[in-house]
Order: sequence, then structure tokens, then C-alpha cells
Amino acid sequence: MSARDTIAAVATPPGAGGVGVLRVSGPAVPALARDLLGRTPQPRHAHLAAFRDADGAVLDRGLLLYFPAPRSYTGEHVLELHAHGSPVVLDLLLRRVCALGARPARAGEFSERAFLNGKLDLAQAEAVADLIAAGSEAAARAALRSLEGAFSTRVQTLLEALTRLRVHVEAAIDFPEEEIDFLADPAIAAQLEALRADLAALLAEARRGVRLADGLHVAIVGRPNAGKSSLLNALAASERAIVTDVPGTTRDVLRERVQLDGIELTLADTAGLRDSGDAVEREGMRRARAELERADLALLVSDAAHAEADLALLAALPPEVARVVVVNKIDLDGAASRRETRGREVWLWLSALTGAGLDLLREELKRHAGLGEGAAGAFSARTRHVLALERVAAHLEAAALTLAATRAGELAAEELRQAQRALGEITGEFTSDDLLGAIFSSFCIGK
Ligand SMILES: Nc1nc2c(ncn2[C@@H]2O[C@H](COP(=O)(O)OP(=O)(O)OP(=O)(O)O)[C@@H](O)[C@H]2O)c(=O)[nH]1
Ligand SMILES: [K+]
Ligand SMILES: [Mg+2]
Repeated sequence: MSARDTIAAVATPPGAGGVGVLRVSGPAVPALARDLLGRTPQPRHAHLAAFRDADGAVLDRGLLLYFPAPRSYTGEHVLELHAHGSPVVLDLLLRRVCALGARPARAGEFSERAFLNGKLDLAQAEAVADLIAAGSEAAARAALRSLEGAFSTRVQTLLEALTRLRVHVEAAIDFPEEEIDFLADPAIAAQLEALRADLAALLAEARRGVRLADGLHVAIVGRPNAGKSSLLNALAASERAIVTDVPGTTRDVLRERVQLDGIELTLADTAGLRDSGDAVEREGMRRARAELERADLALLVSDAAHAEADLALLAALPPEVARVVVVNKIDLDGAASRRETRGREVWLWLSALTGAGLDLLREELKRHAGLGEGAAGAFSARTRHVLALERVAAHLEAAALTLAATRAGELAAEELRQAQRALGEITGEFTSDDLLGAIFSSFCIGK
């Protein structure tokens, strides 16, 4: 399979447990397995074995499973030893297999080998880590879909369409006397447009995939006393934040994780924004603004009694952050809860105190977290993928402009080539060692 060395690591989490698994991968595995079992193991068969140290003393009794290459996680010969989940026993077993020719694996090294042996593409390998780290049911389901190739297949389809288009354009360049006519062929423009539309759809889904994997980061902002901390407490269903009728109560950012129908929200309560205030409060406001820059969604809370004045803040929000306007304290004038769309904002009338209208807010949050319509087939993605897709979009746009304006085949072809490269980075067709190192080193040991 490869001339790589043999690696070993405990694959189960540190600490005591019912069962602990030691995993070994590489060319030394067949000999190692024979040594441990006293005979050649059957492939993919659970053998009951006594694991012995060099002197023949039994270290533990457990199961031994042998997966010959290439039908294994890494694509190499793999051995799994299922022992009792004792850190001491597992450490002794690890020492034993290292004495028999293995070395301790680095973080993510099994998955890296799976990638290098073509068992998983890069997006799938990342999905393994995202599945392990999933903080909610929706995140776990989405990561499994990516692991099974839902995202990669879409990328692959785009890559194929892009390749066909490049063949067309590059063929035109090879016939300079006909190049202009060739590139004016409406079929080329149509192919490019279709590609851009498919890419835009995939980009939107990948962005949702990032939110599903990471959870939705919500910054709660507004004027002092609008009821921001009360809203956080209502959503968290606990008295996490201090609520008083004194404006300027919240000084620091308070973050709270909330599970909402299988998705994870990180809510950040912030200091009320106003012009005056002491030094501490001003620092709180600076932190509130920094929180906004990082958020996926801003909940702008206003007091129903003076909502219009409070909402002058809308213009101050970073333009790229999605926002929902909350008109709070409707209990004071007896208004009913409701939802309205005004321009790019959704407005919700509710009461953090009585809970009226909170269900509308929960629905809105779920929509933003990617659990809206069409979420059934959602896959997980990473910011790295979104950035790559954005670069692809920019190159395709440049190619379209070049073709439309100048019919400069060489330039358009170069943009398409760059687009293909950026797309290939997602699945790992084009990668640098630095990128691979960065990705796999963030995995856990034994994966
Ligand atoms: N009647 C009514 N009062 C509310 C409601 N929400 C909050 N309040 C009251 O408004 C006051 C301010 O609430 P907070 O939650 O502290 O407001 P805040 O926006 O966090 O204030 P700062 O942290 O000072 O910026 C408190 O007295 C709350 O009890 C509501 O829906 N209805
Ligand atoms: K307050
Ligand atoms: Mg507060």
C-alpha cells in the first residue's frame, strides 16, 4: 500500500471507561497481530485474545480485530484491540505495540492517511472531525451527510461542469482566427451562467452548513434598559443575566449556549448602547460592537414605548450582519405579539417579561440557524469551504465579464483555471502540505 511506518493510538477518550480501543495502522500490522494473537487472525473477525507483554504476562483480555488493506478506515492494514477502558492498561498495550514496531500517532494521522489513500476526500475527512465535535443533533446529522459525501458530490458536479467549460474556451484559443466567433457562441455564455447559478446555490447551502456545524452566534444589542438581559434569560429559561431597572446594568458580554430543537445557539448579552456613560460602560459598549462584528445575527432590542427612537441604531449595525428587530415590552400597552417584514428586516413584537411572542422569536432563530425549509438534506461545511466557494464565484464573475466585454479567451481561460483550483481545494484535489497540516492537527489523537 505505502512505505509509511506503522502508527498506534488509543482511539477512545482519555479516562476510565467500560471499553478502550487501541488502533494500529500500517505495514507492521499483520506481523503485530500474529504476535499478539499467537496465530494469523481472520480478517474482520472478532477474536477473543489475551494481550501479553514481552515476558508473556497477560496485560488484559479483550477483542482483536484485523482489517487488511485496503478495506479499512485508513486504507492500510489496521488492527483494533478492544481492552478494558483503563488508562493504565491501554498505556501498557500502546507500549507493547510500539515495542513490536509501531510508533505513537500524531493527532488526526489516521484520517490523514485515509485522505492520502483516497478513502475520504478532504471535505469528508473534515466532516469526521465535525461529527465528533458536533454540539447538537442538527450539527451531527449534517456532519454525517458531509461524511457520506453530500457536499463533495455537489462540488464534484460543479468541477465537471467547469472542466467542460474550460475545454470549450481553451479549444477556442487554439484557433485564433475563429476565436472571437467561437467565444461569442451563446452556448458558452449559457454554460457559464448555469454554472454561476449552481455555485450560488451551493454557496448558500455551505453557509448554512457552517451555521449548523458551529451553531448560530447571536448578539443581543440595543439601548440601555430595552430588555436585552431579560430576553437572554427568557431564551435560556434561567436567570443568567442581571436584570434591574437601572440603565447600564450590563457591562461585560455574557455568553450563554442554548439548545433549540436540536440546534445550538450562542447568545451574547451586551451593554446597552448610548452616548454617555462612564469608562466601564464605554468599554462595555466597545465590546458590544466587537461582538456584533463576529455575530451571524443581531437581535436589536427596543422598548415598545419608544421603538422608533431606539431603532436609530439599525443604521449603525454592520451592514453584512443579518438582523431581527425585537420590539419588547408589549405587555405594557396590551399589544398582541406579531411578526412583520419591513425591507430587509423582520420585526417581532413580544414581551420578555410575560413570554408572549417568544415562540415567534424561536422560529426566527431556527430559520437563521439553517433549520428552515429545505433543511432536511442539509450538510455541514466549514468557513474554509465558504471562502473557497467565494473565490470560485469571483473568478467565474471575472470570466463572464471578460467574455462579455472583450472576448479575450486567454484571460477568461485563466479565470476559469483559477476557479477550478479554488473549487478543488475543498475536496483536496489541490492542497498544500501546510493546509493539510493545519486541518489534521486539529483532530484528536486516535482519529
Ligand atoms: N413590562 C416589561 N418590562 C420589561 C420587559 N423586559 C424587560 N423589562 C424590564 O426592563 C428593565 C430593564 O431590563 P433589562 O433586561 O435589564 O434591560 P437591558 O436592556 O439588559 O438593560 P442594560 O443592561 O442596562 O442595557 C427591567 O426592569 C426589566 O424588568 C418586558 O417585556 N415587559
Ligand atoms: K437594565
Ligand atoms: Mg442588560
